[in-house]
Amino acid sequence: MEITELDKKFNIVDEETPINEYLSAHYKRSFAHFTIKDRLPVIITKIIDSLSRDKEEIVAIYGERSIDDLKDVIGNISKLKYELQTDKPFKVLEGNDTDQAVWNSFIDNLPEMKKSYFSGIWLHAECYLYRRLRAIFEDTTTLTEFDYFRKQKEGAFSGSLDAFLRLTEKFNETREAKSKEDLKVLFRQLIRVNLWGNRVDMSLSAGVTMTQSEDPFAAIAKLEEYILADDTEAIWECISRADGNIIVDFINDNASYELFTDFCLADFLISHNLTAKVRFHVKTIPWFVSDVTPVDFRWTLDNLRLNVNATLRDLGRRLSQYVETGHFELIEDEHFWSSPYDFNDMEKIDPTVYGRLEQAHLVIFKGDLNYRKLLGDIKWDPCTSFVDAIRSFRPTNLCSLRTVKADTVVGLDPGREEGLTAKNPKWMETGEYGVIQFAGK
Ligand SMILES: O=P(O)(O)OC[C@H]1O[C@](O)(CO)[C@@H](O)[C@@H]1O
Repeated sequence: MEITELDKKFNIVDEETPINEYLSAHYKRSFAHFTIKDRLPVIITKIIDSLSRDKEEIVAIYGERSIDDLKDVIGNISKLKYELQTDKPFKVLEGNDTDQAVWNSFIDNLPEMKKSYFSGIWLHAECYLYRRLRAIFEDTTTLTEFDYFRKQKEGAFSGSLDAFLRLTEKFNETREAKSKEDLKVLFRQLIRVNLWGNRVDMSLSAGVTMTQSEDPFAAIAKLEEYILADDTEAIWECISRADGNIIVDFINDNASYELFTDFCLADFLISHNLTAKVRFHVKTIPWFVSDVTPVDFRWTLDNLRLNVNATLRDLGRRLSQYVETGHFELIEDEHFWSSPYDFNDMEKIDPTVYGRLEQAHLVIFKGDLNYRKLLGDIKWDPCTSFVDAIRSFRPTNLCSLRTVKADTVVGLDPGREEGLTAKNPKWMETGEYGVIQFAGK
């Protein structure tokens, strides 16, 4: 790869991320570099385009006064894109949002050498960008509640309806499963459906709407060889050996299809009395394009409950009832998930969230970003064990269901990474492969 004038200016080195270093756009041959240089500018441009395209619709909902806000927002997003592309240092946030003090002290405490998009840790740079986007809307009079990714998320929901139906029909057939062996087989399938649900992510596709069109069950068998680490057995033991009077937490990731698969797994746990309560921890702000917000969570349940299809309607009613009876709980006030901190810092930075996770018997971390936060955004030797890589973070039993969309992974057998790299050097950036990993308390 060639080092350009711009690379020299931003101090980029023509290398892959070395083992044991933080992921960073500083390394030209890394996915972090590609993300900061190419993916994020595309995502930002798409927001600007959608605001211009949907202007009339937005004004019809948010009123005439939003015309001026829209102009300001578009101007400020363009400035943010310029800051990103010219590697400007991170600025403190303005405004009065609840998480502002945490963010600003984080920014203040960063070493100067690591305080910009190309020099900083990838996790920090990417989270900062999404938080700055939110700050731009927060600063308006009329658009504080506007979710600039909602249309994509709703489009993904509608495009996945066939897959929802197939999944629901399949699980309806098995609702009578009684023996522990039957339940175990079903659990194994559901874990896989849930894992592959994480492939449908619109930040990886740079904001292009992604849907699930293939039959999710037909896909399971075909995809078995793409699972690189599989602790399904340990997760099943963890749940099935408990007395049913337990809490299971999801740290949710994407809305639409992935959220639907989260609901399927949660429905299974509740309806077979394996779990007394399932809690869903979602983002407080629009995040990484397709992440679930409280509005998305409620919107999804409402759309299922009121669906024209009777099978989906029945499911929607049952799930909504779980919310009413307290079997499902939406946790919607945790800013920690849209902070830049890795999970090893959680106990110190946000003891309330940490304390809540301690109440659960099992926490299921969904997706790639949560995985990066579990691993501290470090490029581990891929043969490092998952338990070692998550370091001292252990509020309770925890597991991760993640399709590999960033160039760090752990828990692989010796030689596996080399074999995959020989086939495709970019295999960690495609979301084709997955890991199911567990760490007991
Ligand atoms: O929705 P997920 O699985 O957290 O993935 C989010 C995206 O964020 C990243 O972690 C960084 O952009 C990617 O690797 C992935 O495309």
